[in-house]
Amino acid sequence: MSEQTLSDPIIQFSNIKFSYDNGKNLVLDIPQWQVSRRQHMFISGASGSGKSTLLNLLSGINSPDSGELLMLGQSLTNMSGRELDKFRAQKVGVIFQQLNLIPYLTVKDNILLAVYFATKKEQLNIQNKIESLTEQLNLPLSILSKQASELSVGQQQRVAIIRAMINEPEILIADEPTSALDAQSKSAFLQLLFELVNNTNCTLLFVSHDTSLVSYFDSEVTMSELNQAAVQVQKELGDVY
Ligand SMILES: Nc1ncnc2c1ncn2[C@@H]1O[C@H](COP(=O)(O)OP(=O)(O)OP(=O)(O)O)[C@@H](O)[C@H]1O
Repeated sequence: MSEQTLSDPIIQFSNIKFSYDNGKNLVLDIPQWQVSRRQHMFISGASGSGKSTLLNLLSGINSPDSGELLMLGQSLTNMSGRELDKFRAQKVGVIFQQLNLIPYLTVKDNILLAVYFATKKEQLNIQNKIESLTEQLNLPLSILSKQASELSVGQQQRVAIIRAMINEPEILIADEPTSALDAQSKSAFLQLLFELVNNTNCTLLFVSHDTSLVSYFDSEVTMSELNQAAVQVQKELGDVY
């Protein structure tokens, strides 16, 4: 395969289909989709239109039934399970709606777990890297030795950003990460997120129902534009939308 150049798309979907229940419930049917490097994309869509399922394909939780998914020019469909896990742990950072911090581990161990999945070994200068990100996110260093269960929601969200960014991913995926925040905290969260994403030239895909956030992003796509299966759901539900 030829080397990817900076102007090549970082994500490419061709004829991707994904269904639940052994093919009975087609949820994604995406003929074509491309995301450029360093794009900050806002993905919106009605409840049930497949947003989380789409992110799960990108983060490796699910694999497509058919079609081709290229990430950084590499075909994910041709990789073994182990190659895929490592590729994703190194290249893709994820912030989930529920944040998914392990409550009984310290903040530092929550972050180190992400490092371990990406490299399976200690990284040089990891302590410096963790401390630098902690400071960039305006958190005190003392938080690193606290248990995740002791943190406020706002602190947990910032730790979730650190964990997603610690391996310097090329793509950051965020699924409704601001849903539990008030307007002021939302704006502070997004400012910190964008500062970090811009400093590291990371591509950002951000899913939310909250269309008031769209002005932070340089591009937007709705699931009905992207996903033929979502168009079908909307037709069936008619006036609900
Ligand atoms: N694990 C699963 N097993 C079976 N069906 C599922 C599963 N997860 C989601 N679905 C179905 O797939 C469809 C899309 O769900 P998905 O969660 O991707 O939508 P969404 O756009 O993220 O919705 P929301 O905005 O409500 O979170 C829905 O009809 C849902 O019921």
